[in-house]
Order: sequence, then structure tokens, then C-alpha cells
Amino acid sequence: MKKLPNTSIHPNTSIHRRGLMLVLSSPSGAGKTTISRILLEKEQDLTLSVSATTRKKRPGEVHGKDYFFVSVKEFDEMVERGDMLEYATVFDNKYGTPREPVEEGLSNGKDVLFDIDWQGTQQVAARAANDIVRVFILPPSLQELERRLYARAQDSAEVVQGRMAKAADEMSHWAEYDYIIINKNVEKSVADVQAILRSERLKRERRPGLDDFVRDLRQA
Ligand SMILES: Nc1nc2c(ncn2[C@@H]2O[C@H](COP(=O)(O)OP(=O)(O)O)[C@@H](O)[C@H]2O)c(=O)[nH]1
Ligand SMILES: Nc1ncnc2c1ncn2[C@@H]1O[C@H](COP(=O)(O)OP(=O)(O)O)[C@@H](O)[C@H]1O
Repeated sequence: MKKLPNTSIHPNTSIHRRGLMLVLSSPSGAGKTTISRILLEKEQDLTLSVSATTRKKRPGEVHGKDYFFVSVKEFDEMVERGDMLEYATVFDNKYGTPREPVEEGLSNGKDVLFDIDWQGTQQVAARAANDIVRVFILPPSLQELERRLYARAQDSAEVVQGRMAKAADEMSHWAEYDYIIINKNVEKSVADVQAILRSERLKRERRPGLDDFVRDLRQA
């Protein structure tokens, strides 16, 4: 895997605040898409990293908004060209994060939201340890997880059962995340992610512009 130095993620050193990479992961059906959607409406300075996938489009999904739906050949070519920040196989389909929009968002002073699995999270963390904030979303119970997967009504019973079977595996990675949210009530979960975002944005190391500010204050 090509190593991506931090400097290439943040080419613009003049930005006042250093953008962060907010990762949401969860077993399928726990609610990360729902939480992300509301969060993006509420947070103007947050932009979604739209992944590329070889999975089939679900009813209602829009190419370029929910995912870039590509063929296996197109996906592999993107990987070959080094266009992916990270990529992984999940539920027999390939998923990956196109690098360029992420770099562009960060250098424009935006925070970037990622809906990616634990494999992708590990890859991004290895490349941009100081910029990543990891949030893992748990369902209140396995029964509720299954209910939500059926309630979404977009996958066959076979696909739902496959996702239930993989849930324990995905959840085994929960301790690799910085924050854990049990998604019982959507509004509360969104408020919790907003609290995380707000605190992480206030961290000293994400505010390089403060150096000059404090220097001026001290000279007064
Ligand atoms: N590593 C990686 N995982 C992704 C990416 N995009 C989506 N995923 C993960 O792939 C899994 C399946 O996503 P999807 O097919 O949309 O199903 P859903 O999560 O049940 O809505 C989820 O765990 C996503 O977080 C990506 O670009 N990279
Ligand atoms: N807190 C919640 N309470 C009840 N239903 C929820 C909650 N969060 C999400 N859902 C529902 O559960 C289903 C799966 O949510 P989704 O956001 O698609 O999950 P994911 O993206 O993690 O696979 C959707 O039908 C969604 O409306």
C-alpha cells in the first residue's frame, strides 16, 4: 500500500483550523447512514466522503451522492492508479474511499465524514493518525438490529441474515474506536456525535492559527 504522508493530506498550511476525519463505523443496520444524513444537514463545515462500491444500487440510492456505483474493473483501476485512500472487501463487495475529494475537503478547511468499516478505519488511522476521530455505533440489542435491517426493507432475507452473521465480527473491533455510541434514540445519537465533533474541533493541535494569536496576546 502506498504511504500517504500527512503533509499531502494537508497541503494548505495557511488554514486557520486543521480539518479532521470523522469516521463512523457500525454493524450494518445500526444506524450510521441515518445519523450521517442528519449530521450533514446540521453541520455546515462537514462534508461526506462518498465511497466507490461494486455493490448493486439499492432503491432510492443516487450515484455520486450515496456511492459511486462502479464495476469491479473500474474499481480495480482506481486502486491501481492509487486513487483510493483506503479500500476493503465487505459482504463480498468492494468499497473504497476516493482520495482526491478528501484531500480537497480538508485543504478547504472542511471536516470530512466517513462511513467505512473497521478495515478502512485501520488504513486511514495508519496514514493520518493525528487527523482521525473514530466513532463506533452499537445497536441497543441484536433483536433491534435485526428489526432495523428488515425495517429498512431494502435487502432480501438472505442478505439480512448474512449481515446479521457478520455483525459480531464487525463489533469485535469496537475497542479500536475513540468513542462509542449506543444508537437507541436517533436525535440523541446525533447530538452525541455533534458533541464529539465540537470537542475535537477545539483541540489545540487542530488550531494552528492559535500560535500567532497567542504570540500577539503575549506581546501586548
Ligand atoms: N472500507 C470501507 N468500507 C466502506 C466504504 N463504504 C462503505 N463501507 C462499509 O461497507 C459496509 C456495507 O455498506 P452498505 O452496503 O452501504 O450497507 P449498510 O452499511 O448496511 O447500509 C458498511 O460497514 C460500510 O461502513 C469504504 O469506502 N471503505
Ligand atoms: N435509533 C433508531 N431507532 C430506530 N430505528 C433506527 C434508528 N436508527 C436507524 N434506524 C433505522 O434502522 C434502519 C437501518 O439504519 P441505517 O442508517 O440504514 O443503518 P446503517 O447505515 O448502519 O446500515 C433504517 O430503516 C433506519 O431508519
